[in-house]
Parts: sequence; C-alpha cells; structure tokens
Amino acid sequence: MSLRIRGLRKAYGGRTVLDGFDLDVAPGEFVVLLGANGSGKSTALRCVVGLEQADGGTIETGSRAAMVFQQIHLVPRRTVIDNVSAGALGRLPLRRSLHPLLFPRELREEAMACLDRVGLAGRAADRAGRLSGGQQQRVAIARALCQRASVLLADEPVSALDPSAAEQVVALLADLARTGGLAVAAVLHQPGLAVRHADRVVGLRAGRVTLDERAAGLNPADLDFLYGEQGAAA
Ligand SMILES: Nc1ncnc2c1ncn2[C@@H]1O[C@H](COP(=O)(O)OP(=O)(O)OP(=O)(O)O)[C@@H](O)[C@H]1O
Repeated sequence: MSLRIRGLRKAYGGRTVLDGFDLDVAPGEFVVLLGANGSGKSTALRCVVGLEQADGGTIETGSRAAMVFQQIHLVPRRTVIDNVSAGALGRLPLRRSLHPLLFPRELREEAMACLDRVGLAGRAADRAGRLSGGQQQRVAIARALCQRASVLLADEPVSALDPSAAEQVVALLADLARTGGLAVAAVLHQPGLAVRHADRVVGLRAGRVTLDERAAGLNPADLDFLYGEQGAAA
C-alpha cells in the first residue's frame, strides 16, 4: 500500500477539522477526494506532506509523497527545465543547488524525462511564465515527479483552469497512476472529472469519510449528501 492513513485527527483552536480520517491509495490507483468547503480535504493532504502536523493518527507513504497545488508557484523567468529540476534540489549538495548552471547533467536528464512524461519536453527551454495555466500545472507535476515520489497528491490542481485544460491535467494524473504506478490522490470540486478519470471517489463530511466507492458508481444522491447543508465541518 503506497498511502495508508488511519484515524487522522486535527483541530484548530479546539475546532475539529479531521475526526478520524482514513484513506488507502494503492500503487497504480487514482483516488479523488470530494466534499464541501471546509470538510477537511486540504488539511488531510497537507498532513501527509508535513505542511500541517496532525494531532493523532498514522500516515504511511511508502517512500516520498509530493504535492501540487491550485497555486502553481513556478519561477516564471526561469526555464521550464530549471523549474522541473528544482524538484530534486533537496537531493543535491548545497553548493550545486545554488544555481541552475551547477545542476549535474544527470539531473537535467532526469528532469527532461519527467517533462516528457507530462508531454512538455518540447517546451523545456521556454520561460515557464510563457506557458498556459494548464501547461504550467503539468510542469508543476513534472517537478513533483522529479522528487521521485511514489505518492502524488494534488490539492485542487485544476480549479483555476479552463475545462479543456482541466480535463487534460486530470487525465494526466490518472495516467501517471495507471502507467507510472504512482498512488495518486487529488482534491477536486468537479465530480464529473472524478467520474470520467478516477478509479475511486472518497467523500468527506466534517472531517470523516462518508463515501468510498468506484468513481463510475457515483450518483446524484451521493453528491446531495456530500454537498448538502451539513456537508462542511460541523
Ligand atoms: N491554518 C488554519 N488555521 C485555522 N483553521 C484552519 C486552518 N487551515 C484550515 N482551517 C479550517 O479547517 C477547516 C477545513 O479546511 P480545509 O481547507 O481542510 O477544507 P477543505 O475541505 O479543503 O475546503 P475547501 O474545499 O474550501 O478547500 C476549514 O474550516 C478551515 O477554515
């Protein structure tokens, strides 16, 4: 099991946000998290990558977990390949991580392979800021791949993209799971994208899993339940 979360608990100022959250994502599987604003989806993913400290529960990620966000945060004046290479900076000696000219050749090659996996090898030398929003999100995914993660998390990766770019990015996440063997979990606010691309859908209400089923089986009653008046944190 590449990602296994059990009994995750988190409160902010005495207000419970995660109330015993469980999640399994297997290698090769693409799981979409759905739920109303405030139901705890982002907090759960942020706990996995250490951006938040859980109050209780266990998280196992196999090897490394990497995450992409709605806010893409590329360095716009740097080239696409420099941005992707930055995913590996933590593995380089400090001296070599200071400037792209000092990055080792093997790292460039690895970054190029990551860029190829997201279909953007041809844009390697362009400045990142010149790419479209959808292309920039794919570069951010390549940067995450360059971290050599076995678990890839995405927090609303397509909320700022037009429908066609969103479809492409979510299809890419599904493909990275199925052909790349990654365990992929994404928070989406578009149930249609989940039905079309995910293997499983996990629904949260008030920091607990209240739905876990095959994406193709998602029905309107499930969505009413997830997004109804009580769907957010209690
Ligand atoms: N750093 C923080 N300090 C205090 N409260 C927080 C913090 N981060 C999140 N919260 C609160 O925790 C609750 C859950 O937030 P979270 O972002 O996990 O929900 P979400 O399901 O991802 O919502 P959304 O769909 O709006 O992104 C919200 O009520 C939010 O205001």
